[in-house]
Amino acid sequence: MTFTHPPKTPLPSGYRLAELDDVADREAMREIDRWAFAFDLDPEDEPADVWNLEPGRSVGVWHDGPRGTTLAAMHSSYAFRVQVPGGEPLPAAGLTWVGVHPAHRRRGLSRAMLHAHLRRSRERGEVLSVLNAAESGIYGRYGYGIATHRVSATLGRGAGLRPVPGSEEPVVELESLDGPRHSAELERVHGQVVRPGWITRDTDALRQTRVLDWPSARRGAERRRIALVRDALGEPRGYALFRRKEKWSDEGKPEGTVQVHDVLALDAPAARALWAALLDLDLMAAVEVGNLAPDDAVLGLLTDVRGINRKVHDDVWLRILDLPAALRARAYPCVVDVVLEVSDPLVPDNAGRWHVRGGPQGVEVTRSQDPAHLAVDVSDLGAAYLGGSSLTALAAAGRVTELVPGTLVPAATAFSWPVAASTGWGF
Ligand SMILES: CC(=O)SCCNC(=O)CCNC(=O)[C@H](O)C(C)(C)COP(=O)(O)OP(=O)(O)OC[C@H]1O[C@@H](n2cnc3c(N)ncnc32)[C@H](O)[C@@H]1OP(=O)(O)O
Repeated sequence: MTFTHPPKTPLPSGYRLAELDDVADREAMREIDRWAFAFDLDPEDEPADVWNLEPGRSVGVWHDGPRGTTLAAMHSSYAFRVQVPGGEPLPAAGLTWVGVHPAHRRRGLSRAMLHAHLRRSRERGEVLSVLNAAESGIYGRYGYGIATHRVSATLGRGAGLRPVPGSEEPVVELESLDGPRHSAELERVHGQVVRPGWITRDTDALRQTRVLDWPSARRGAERRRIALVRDALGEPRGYALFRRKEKWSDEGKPEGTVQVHDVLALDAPAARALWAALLDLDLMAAVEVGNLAPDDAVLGLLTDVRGINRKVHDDVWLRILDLPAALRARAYPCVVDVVLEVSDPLVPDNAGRWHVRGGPQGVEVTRSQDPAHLAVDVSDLGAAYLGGSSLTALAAAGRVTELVPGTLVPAATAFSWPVAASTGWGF
């Protein structure tokens, strides 16, 4: 099937859109990335670098100028599978590396690339597209909404944890991170998480990227360490990747920080054992973590929640590419019977009136002539899709309109999910 929407977007004269060759164009792609994101690879980082883009999924804009042809912009995507509430993981295009050389910005290059991305992803049969946004103002116009959140927190050394039966059993191993050795165990734990928005890392390159230890990223801290929790049978049940950074006060008191990059536990005893270890490292005054799920176990383990400084951030933005397939693929915790009036200027196949009817055993999603109960833009439906934002909260902000009184709360209940949506890693 070839999709005609979004339509091909005209570029200014001298620019043309083309698929990029993963090998021949690699250096030009790296150069765009460096220009767009304002960084340079430190020579000491070069040996650690891993190319994790997937062949056939990068598209750029070439510019024919007075000094020849140069790459002016690029983007790529990963072939992800994203967990949806109660269902099988869905094929999703993980948009990444969207970059325009500063000399070519604000000429519509990014818009042309995003339209191509939506068209190509739909042609590949991808039902969703997901991304981490560099800035929050960019992607709403393309139909993306904030679908998962992450929590950052600072916990004081020795913060009290509630007792959990069985938490004396797991063993916490503290080691220097050894990518090749630890990667498989990390993925074994990561792959067992059942949570809307969770994305498995299905290529070796993505798995390797997660355990990279960029020398330049240490900034005076130690190399990356791992705390690996094993149960009585030796099975990994949780892990934290972290570094410690030493600091001493003028009075000579230790004020070091534990910087946790990734932390995950599969059950309560493992979570308690892991956090007890992280919160009791000598010479450290605080533990900083940046990517907790909004309902992470540590928030319930703390005896004093006021002891932490916590912030909620947008994490993954989601775009529904194939509305009936997406709505059929997720589970609903109760009966649902709602007619949605969906606006989607870029993908008219999604737009219009849809009747979602069924319950926990499955739903039918059909075109409807009946009066609509709720009106919603596809970006806000994307925000609600994983249960990470409620339809009631979106309605309170004027983003969902209740056209028939009394229909909002039942629909919001059906679109909710008991486990918070979270992705847990950036891509
Ligand atoms: C998933 C990811 O990879 S996120 C990474 C995004 N990349 C970056 O932030 C790197 C630095 N920035 C860039 O490379 C570029 O400036 C981009 C990609 C953000 C924008 O590219 P451009 O080619 O300049 O955008 P383009 O000219 O197509 O603009 C399209 C629309 O987006 C708007 N826009 C562009 N950049 C931004 C921004 N940073 N914030 C809000 N709106 C923006 C434009 O105003 C325009 O709006 P309109 O629809 O009302 O006309």
